[in-house]
Amino acid sequence: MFLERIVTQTRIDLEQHKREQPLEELQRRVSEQTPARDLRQALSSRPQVNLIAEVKRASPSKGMLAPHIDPVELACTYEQNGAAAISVLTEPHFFLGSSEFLTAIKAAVNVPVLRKDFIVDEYQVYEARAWGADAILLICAILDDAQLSHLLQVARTLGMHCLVEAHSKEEAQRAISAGAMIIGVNSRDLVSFKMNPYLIRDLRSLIPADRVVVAESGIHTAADARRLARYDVQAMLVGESLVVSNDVPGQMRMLLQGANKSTQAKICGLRTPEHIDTCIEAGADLLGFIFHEPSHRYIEPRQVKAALKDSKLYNNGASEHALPDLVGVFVNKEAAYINEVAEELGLHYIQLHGTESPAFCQQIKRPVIKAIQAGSQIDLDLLLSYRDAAWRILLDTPTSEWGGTGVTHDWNIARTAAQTAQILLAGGLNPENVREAVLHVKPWGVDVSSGVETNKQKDSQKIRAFMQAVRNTDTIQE
Ligand SMILES: O=P(O)(O)OC[C@@H](O)[C@@H](O)c1c[nH]c2ccccc12
Repeated sequence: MFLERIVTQTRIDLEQHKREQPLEELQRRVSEQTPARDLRQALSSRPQVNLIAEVKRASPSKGMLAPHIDPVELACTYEQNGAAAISVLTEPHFFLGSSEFLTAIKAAVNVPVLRKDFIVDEYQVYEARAWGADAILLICAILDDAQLSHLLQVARTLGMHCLVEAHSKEEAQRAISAGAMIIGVNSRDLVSFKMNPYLIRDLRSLIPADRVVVAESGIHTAADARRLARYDVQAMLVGESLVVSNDVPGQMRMLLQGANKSTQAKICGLRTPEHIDTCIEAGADLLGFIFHEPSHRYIEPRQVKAALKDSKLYNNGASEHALPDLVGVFVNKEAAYINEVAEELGLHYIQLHGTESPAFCQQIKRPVIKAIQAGSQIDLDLLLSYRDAAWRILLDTPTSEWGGTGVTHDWNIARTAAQTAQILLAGGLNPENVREAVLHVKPWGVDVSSGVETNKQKDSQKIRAFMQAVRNTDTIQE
């Protein structure tokens, strides 16, 4: 098994390093280093998804990736194009890394440099610092609680932060309990190499707000990056898709834009597997299901399960499409009922479209999208009253009904709101006007229902046209 083999090899190397250079000598070299650069600050000082760009020539899962890259040149390209930190593989046998790469890169860039390796002994922590590393990776899967705490402690005394990597709920809990301030969620299982890009969605809510969260592995497209932005991570760690690219600056721009500059699109009121497939194919980010009986878009919760089961793309794990998140829309229902449906269907977000209070929102065991009616005047106080209780605010056109009327509201008001909160713009959007709406309001996301219908039924062509208009607008928005 790979992980076992690599740890065994690491221990053999470690003994040799210890013989060649006793700890005391290493410690002397450590004392000659300038203070470590602050990785935590580099990842949390800006309210955006930062990029940790990795220098990696090969990997055991993919074999040779870029055996001839010049590590220093690549790291400089990373820094010039907006990387917040550089991760350097130093493991020599399986990843073709080296301590020399790290030391040379550290001397050439001004951002924090992370030693990416299989650290199992405090000697390697001193070694990292002596080489110039500002931070180290600690992998929960190869450390017990005592080792994890001890290595965190040693790193702390040397002024280094640790990226503590988890691949399950249990490991995330262990990282949190050990006091890790930067927690990485690795989509790749280091034992089987199997990818689970959706692990971050499951683990994110377990991690307290004062920790920095890093999504790791398998991040290739703008859609991958846009998806991560929905989980409020502070950074993405990317190796392969950068090192194999023949346009590294372009690839970096695409990922950073995908995460930070593109518009999240929610298609609401879905009822059939065909339309779900259309949405996925067209790159929708959120799928909404209406659990409000008076609506013509009402769907019984158990029908959602069946529709998702019959959707070809939703169940195709190998699909090239980033799967959307599921949103259940409720109007003045009991919290217990909402929580039950959320659990039963595996909904990721709950949209509350009635007169639910902030206190009510807090009873919901999923992040809440709270719909607010955008009147002739923006009620900023109302909006702010949901700041702690709601994950996002959806601004809809005021109606005597409950929404979904196809009528737009004043986008100047929405624009002001979008400067105060992360909003989903809704109300009368359609393939023709969404571009102008996005450019004017600059919302976090857009929501559409009647604008992609014909005779009160979803229309695949309109869904595609809507999504295309949103994505085309993204590319011109810098
Ligand atoms: O190359 P990718 O798929 O973008 O992944 C980068 C990084 O997450 C990956 O290299 C990694 C994550 N955790 C590790 C632990 C050891 C070695 C390598 C890793």
